[in-house]
Amino acid sequence: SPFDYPPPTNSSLAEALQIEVGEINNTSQQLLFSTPPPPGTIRRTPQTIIIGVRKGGTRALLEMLDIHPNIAVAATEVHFFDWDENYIKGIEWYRSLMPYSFENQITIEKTPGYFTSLQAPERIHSMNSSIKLLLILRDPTERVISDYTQVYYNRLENHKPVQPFEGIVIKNGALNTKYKAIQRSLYDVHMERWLKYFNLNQIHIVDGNTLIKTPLTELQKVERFLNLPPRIVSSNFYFNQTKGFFCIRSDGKERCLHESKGRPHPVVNETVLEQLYSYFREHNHRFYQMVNQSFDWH
Ligand SMILES: Nc1ncnc2c1ncn2[C@@H]1O[C@H](COP(=O)(O)OS(=O)(=O)O)[C@@H](OP(=O)(O)O)[C@H]1O
Repeated sequence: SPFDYPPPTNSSLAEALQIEVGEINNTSQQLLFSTPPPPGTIRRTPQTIIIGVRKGGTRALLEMLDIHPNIAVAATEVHFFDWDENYIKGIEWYRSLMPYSFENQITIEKTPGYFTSLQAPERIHSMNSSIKLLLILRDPTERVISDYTQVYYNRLENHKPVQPFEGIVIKNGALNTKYKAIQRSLYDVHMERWLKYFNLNQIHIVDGNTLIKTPLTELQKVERFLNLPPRIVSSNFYFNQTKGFFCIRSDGKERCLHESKGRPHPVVNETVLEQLYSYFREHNHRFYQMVNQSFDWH
């Protein structure tokens, strides 16, 4: 284990890994205490991967796709292709973390870090060069603020000092373009790497903003992309006023995403917002050209 004794708390682990507390499910416990698999099922490597982007709405997309009877989803973020310490464990280790599935089901995992990882495109390509990839994106500036908000709450939970957004994003009066959260929002830079290995028609881009407002529209597009029969319907969603987001109704159960999803963002200084918008503008246009599609980002 890379951690010292005593074992880390979920919140310190979340901070160290820069992920959500809600993303830490105990995979090893699931493996140890799982009920026997339904007859006729096996664990399969995914035929589809949600590669990111971090804070794009990857959890919502995965949970909503899980409504579909022909989809089997991996419970946890696997980080196989982006973390060397996992990648060296080999493909059988990866497969062991996938859910049991029937032959007519598509296995899907989501690890938001893949999109910005230098190695993931090549590694995924070498596993399955004809794989279908899902990429969920949102306005790059909103994504930066969401990324900051996640780290902010992780630090608060760990009693670590926090800085206002503007203090991190602006250094010596200029935009701190080295800030990791800004780097992760350079969609054109990351996409270029994926397009070295995959055809554009293998990558379906989900509009994260639309997924928030009208989830069904985006999910129907994904069903078509994956050649699945249309099974997700409007009654699978209901708007929860308290949460301010759509929640899921499926198999007679209702569930919303973890409280760490859809947290209020800080109010950001207008000038700083404008600086971010104008920094991303050129990158966004380059991205639109690359994917032959445009989005209503600032
Ligand atoms: N239905 C529903 N409920 C709650 N949240 C929703 C939903 N649909 C999309 N989202 C948006 O998902 C954002 C979190 O994105 P990710 O799951 O990709 O984050 S992570 O990278 O896995 O940490 C999260 O970002 P924040 O609003 O910044 O918390 C949400 O805006």
